[in-house]
Amino acid sequence: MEIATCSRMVLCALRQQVLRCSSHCRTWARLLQRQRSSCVYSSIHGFNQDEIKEKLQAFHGGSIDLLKQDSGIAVLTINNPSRMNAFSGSMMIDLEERVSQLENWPEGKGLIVQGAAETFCSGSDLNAVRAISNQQDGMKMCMFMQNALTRLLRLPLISVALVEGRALGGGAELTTACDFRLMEAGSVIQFVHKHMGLVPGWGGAARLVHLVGSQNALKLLGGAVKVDPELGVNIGLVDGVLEGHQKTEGAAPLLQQAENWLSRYTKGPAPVIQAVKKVVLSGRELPLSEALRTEKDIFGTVWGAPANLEALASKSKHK
Ligand SMILES: CCC(=O)SCCNC(=O)CCNC(=O)[C@H](O)C(C)(C)COP(=O)(O)OP(=O)(O)OC[C@H]1O[C@@H](n2cnc3c(N)ncnc32)[C@H](O)[C@@H]1OP(=O)(O)O
Repeated sequence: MEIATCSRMVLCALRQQVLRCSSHCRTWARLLQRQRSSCVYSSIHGFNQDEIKEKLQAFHGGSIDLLKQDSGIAVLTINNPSRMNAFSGSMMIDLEERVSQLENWPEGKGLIVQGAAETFCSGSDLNAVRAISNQQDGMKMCMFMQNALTRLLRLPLISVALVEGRALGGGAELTTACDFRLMEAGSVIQFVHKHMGLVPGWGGAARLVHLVGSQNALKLLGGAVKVDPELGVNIGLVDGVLEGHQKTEGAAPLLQQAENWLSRYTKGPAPVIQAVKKVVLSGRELPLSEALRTEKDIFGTVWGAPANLEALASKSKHK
């Protein structure tokens, strides 16, 4: 082969390699951008994620487990039963990683957040809280958890917190980072922060005001009120009450009941369900003009897409 031909082939291969790399880089940049835009704090707010991760890692125990199912419904389990599912530092890191996995799940439609061993979550691990009770570390942990829970709420999945037993302190805050809350009969959600000389810091107060209004939020936080399912439904915090399967003979396991409840909203193709969540999210979070423009963009992703064309071809009637 001539030297000129050979060098042309090498150059061509190199160019293709560069193009492949830059396309990868663009994809990564888009992913990073998407992840960053879901966060509340970044380096411009003096937040250094790696630094706080290193601190949190020292307080280990328990795990956050993720099960992605073929149905498109994932189950996220807060798993630290010997401490009533309190959040250790390593579990906070786990949570952030599981949220990243869910952000990159094109087939996903729904998410159930539950606690292990028949209780939801007793908030942050008091041993870790004592060890990082200085102001600086407290602020960093607060920013880390606000980022993780904001990203959880902004997932393009319809999410539900399945509350069994107790959801206390940070556990109560976690329930507000889901789209819906289901409570087992006999369970309790309680913002106990005031009793700990605290206020919510994982974004739970801001989300609670959106969910139940400022009057009710003030009552729940100011009185550290024990919210049972009846009160939860009355004030609009809770979307459904499930039968305790251990107390009610013949009742389905709680997780099954929660999946059945959620499935009415996750029926259909993933891109459509994700688009539904995104338009609601933009309406919830953005000023009207911006929400309208975002809605137009999201509409553009489903208009003329396979599910839309299939529905048009089938001449469906909505009786
Ligand atoms: C973001 C701000 C926050 O989240 S501040 C944290 C707010 N949470 C709390 O203060 C919860 C304190 N814990 C309690 O009130 C009780 O332990 C509750 C959850 C009601 C359970 O009571 P009870 O059924 O009698 O069990 P118990 O007290 O014997 O607990 C079993 C073991 O679990 C532990 N545990 C419980 N909660 C936490 C926690 N948040 N952090 C660390 N450990 C916790 C208990 O200490 C107890 O452990 P052990 O068996 O004594 O070794």
